[in-house]
Amino acid sequence: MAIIKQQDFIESIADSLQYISYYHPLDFVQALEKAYHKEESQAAKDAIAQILINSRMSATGKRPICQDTGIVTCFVKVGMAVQWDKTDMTVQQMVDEGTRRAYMNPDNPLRASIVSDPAGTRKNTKDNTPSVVHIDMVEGNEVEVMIAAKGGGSENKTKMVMLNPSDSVADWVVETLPKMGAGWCPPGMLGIGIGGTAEKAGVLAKESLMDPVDIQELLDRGPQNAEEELRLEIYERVNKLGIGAQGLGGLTTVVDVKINSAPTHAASKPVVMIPNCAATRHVHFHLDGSGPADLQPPKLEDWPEITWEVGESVRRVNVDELKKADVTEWKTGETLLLSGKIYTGRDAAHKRMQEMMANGEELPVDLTDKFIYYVGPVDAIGDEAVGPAGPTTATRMDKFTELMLSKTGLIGSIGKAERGAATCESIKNNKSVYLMAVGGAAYLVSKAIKKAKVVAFEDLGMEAIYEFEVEDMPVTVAVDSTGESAHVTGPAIWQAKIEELDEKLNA
Ligand SMILES: O=C(O)C[C@H](O)C(=O)O
Repeated sequence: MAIIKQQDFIESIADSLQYISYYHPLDFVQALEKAYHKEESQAAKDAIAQILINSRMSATGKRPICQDTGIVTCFVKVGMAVQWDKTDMTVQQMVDEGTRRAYMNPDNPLRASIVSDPAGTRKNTKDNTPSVVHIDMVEGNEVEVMIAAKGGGSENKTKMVMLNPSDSVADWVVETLPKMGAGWCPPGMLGIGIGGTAEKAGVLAKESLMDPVDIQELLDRGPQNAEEELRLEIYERVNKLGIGAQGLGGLTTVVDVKINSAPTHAASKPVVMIPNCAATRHVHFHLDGSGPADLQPPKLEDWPEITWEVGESVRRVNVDELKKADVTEWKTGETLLLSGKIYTGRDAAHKRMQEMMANGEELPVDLTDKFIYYVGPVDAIGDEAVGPAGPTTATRMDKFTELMLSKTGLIGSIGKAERGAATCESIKNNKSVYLMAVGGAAYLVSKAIKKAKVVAFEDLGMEAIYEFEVEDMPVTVAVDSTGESAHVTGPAIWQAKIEELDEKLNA
């Protein structure tokens, strides 16, 4: 019988969350490197390059890969023969204590993203608890833990369906994925749960994402059962959609497809699909009573030495001197280097500004001729101006965009992923522009931020309005003042190119 010490368990949770905040799993890095070399779409290749450079920087600097340090999701399998040295904390409480310690670690504080009362006040709990814990009692005398820090952008794109027993799961995935947009930060993985009941399929899908990337092995050895055949079919068909890195159009949308299944009712075929973003973060450990988990740092030599230079045609923009009319010269796909002062604001700040405007109150910041960057940064340490500060999904701000553009004098916005058709129209009508930074390259992006201070809504924590002073911040025009969207044209072009390549191959 193994006696597991409460403190060993808590310490292992805390250490693993710190570990995954800055170390991408090596199998994922290798899959991205392969995608980088294979990629023919320049926009997608540039995005993958930034994600890989960011990954190496995070591993070296021990700072988060992404500003969204996730919601802690933990699978704990407790052997029936295990005893705990103390019984005054539940497994949930122990995971929460480890989470608290990891997220409040002064050497590498992680962003507190969890809000309580989700249907009401949505108040930040300040220590990223509670975590989501799934406990299984299993055979044996050890405790097995699979722990992930799941980003909100990818979690938001989860889809669920109750198919008819004879329906094709692959058809449903291929039909659904393009409607999910790019807020899940491809390239990443798809976790698919099939069977059980509705809620069981969700847990199966999430657990499948804890497995390492191994599609290449499957391709090499060939499928041996229906699930493996389905994995390959979905992997091939999804990558032919041409969605590509960050939804800009390209050859790699997913680096793997995972499937977990369970027996189900004869009348049902529940399916849940959960995407995992480019900031894939998870680790797996066992405790047998001999001490806390021993998480070895990976070898930095295993990270590819990829460089990325902005092209010669890059446009340098001093945003402090910019006037609204200037942005009409910028064209979709163009790379810009921004310098000067920008404001930040995301979901909660937009909601509050909308309420203030409705009440006839003056906004706390003058947005005239300014850009707003949709971001919730990690707190700074040492001499950093700010911690990792990559873009959040702009699509969530669509509902506020017409108001912001027409009523505040705002020039434009910076975020990640696509804008909806009505928002592109609004950008066009207001002669505005939407710029994108690479989601999942948060530490790299933060290096362009030279000064940061909170200027309004401090009570909103990471969702407060900051003033950032940026120098050469690389962004791409994703919607120009004619309303043309890179997220519409890019995937359409690459889907057609992939079809053409296929036709040639099969001729
Ligand atoms: O919360 C964030 O910073 C980003 C979020 O994960 C998103 O992808 O939209």
